[in-house]
Amino acid sequence: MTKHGVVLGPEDAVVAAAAAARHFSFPPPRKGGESCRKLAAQVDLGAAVMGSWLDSMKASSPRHRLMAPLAGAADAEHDDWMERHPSALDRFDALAAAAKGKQVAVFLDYDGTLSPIVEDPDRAVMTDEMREAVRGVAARFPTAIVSGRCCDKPDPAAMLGGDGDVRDEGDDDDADVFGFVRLAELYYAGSHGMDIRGPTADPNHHGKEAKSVLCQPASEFLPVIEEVYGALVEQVEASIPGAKVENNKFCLSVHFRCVEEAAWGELFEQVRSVLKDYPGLRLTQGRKVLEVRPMIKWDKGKALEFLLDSLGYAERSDVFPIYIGDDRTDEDAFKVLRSRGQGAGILVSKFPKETSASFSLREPAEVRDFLRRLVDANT
Ligand SMILES: O=P(O)(O)OC[C@H]1O[C@H](O[C@H]2O[C@H](CO)[C@@H](O)[C@H](O)[C@H]2O)[C@H](O)[C@@H](O)[C@@H]1O
Repeated sequence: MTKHGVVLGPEDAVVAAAAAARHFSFPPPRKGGESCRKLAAQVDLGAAVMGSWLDSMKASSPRHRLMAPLAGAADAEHDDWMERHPSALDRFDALAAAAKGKQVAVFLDYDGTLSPIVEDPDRAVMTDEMREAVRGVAARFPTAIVSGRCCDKPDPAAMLGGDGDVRDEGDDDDADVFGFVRLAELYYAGSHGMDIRGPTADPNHHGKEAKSVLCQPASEFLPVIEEVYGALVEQVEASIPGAKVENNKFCLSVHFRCVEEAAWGELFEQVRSVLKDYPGLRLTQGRKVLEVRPMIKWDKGKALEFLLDSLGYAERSDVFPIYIGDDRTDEDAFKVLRSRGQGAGILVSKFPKETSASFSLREPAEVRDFLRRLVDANT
């Protein structure tokens, strides 16, 4: 097995493997999905109706326990969904067969994918086992973290240790994604893809020269984001107990995970009132978080395309990108894979959700197991 190359076989191995798997085609079919939870991906603030936002905010908190009479229906919905989005672990052999002969590249969301969702965003650490799995994958394939969090602090190279790790856990600045992952050999696309950095360790790792900033399409918005951050801290964080505003450099997160549900409407109104003076910004929604972003045509899907281009894979048909994510914002990347007809999108979710991903994994522990299998299959 060569570094970053998959040892590959004939294309028909894909067909054979897929045919052998019961109920399985590659990628799995998309049908119906009427009963799935609807994901309103982005809402234009100008057209925002308070009621629909509140509904959407509540929908971002799936009910974990169902009343007994509803449990049967939920099981049927879940089974149907799993047929359309089978477990990437159960279908690993078919996936590996589909990737055979192709250049694999791996794209990983952070929160809810590499780390479990926790109440305090500053404490969303990933385990050492997960870090080792990601390190193993990155030693074999170009690997990127694609996150809503800010990328890193200004000069990560200055903080590098001998093994390419950066910083110790517990440092004050760990809330950025680089501080959590601490692997300098990866690509990072922070701020929902608006801050793309190349590896800062092992310059020859992907046959590319190490670079720091590769793409920052929203840099002109920095002053306005700073200004709005100040206003949101002053108005929302100060007046609504539990609200937390996070500065992700090119975008902002207004967290309501720790806010009483009765105050969600007020929180939304306050955010909207701050944003009404900034027509260049838009509001989207993630997992118990409102995201303030520049009104530009850029998202995680664009970041994925940019990274594939940067890696020299734009025109190649023998590329197999694997994208793993749990959030609404990851849907833009899943859609890119669908439209390219390449690779595999894997949604991390225990619950049926409308998604453009082809496969599913239930939780970060399964993501770790999947990454380990990827490493083992290419060792
Ligand atoms: O694209 P991602 O890497 O998934 O980042 C999306 C947002 O993730 C973080 O918030 C989420 O995780 C927190 C920690 O588990 C949780 O408390 C919060 O409710 C979630 O929304 C991060 O704090 C945000 O800045 C990211 O935009």
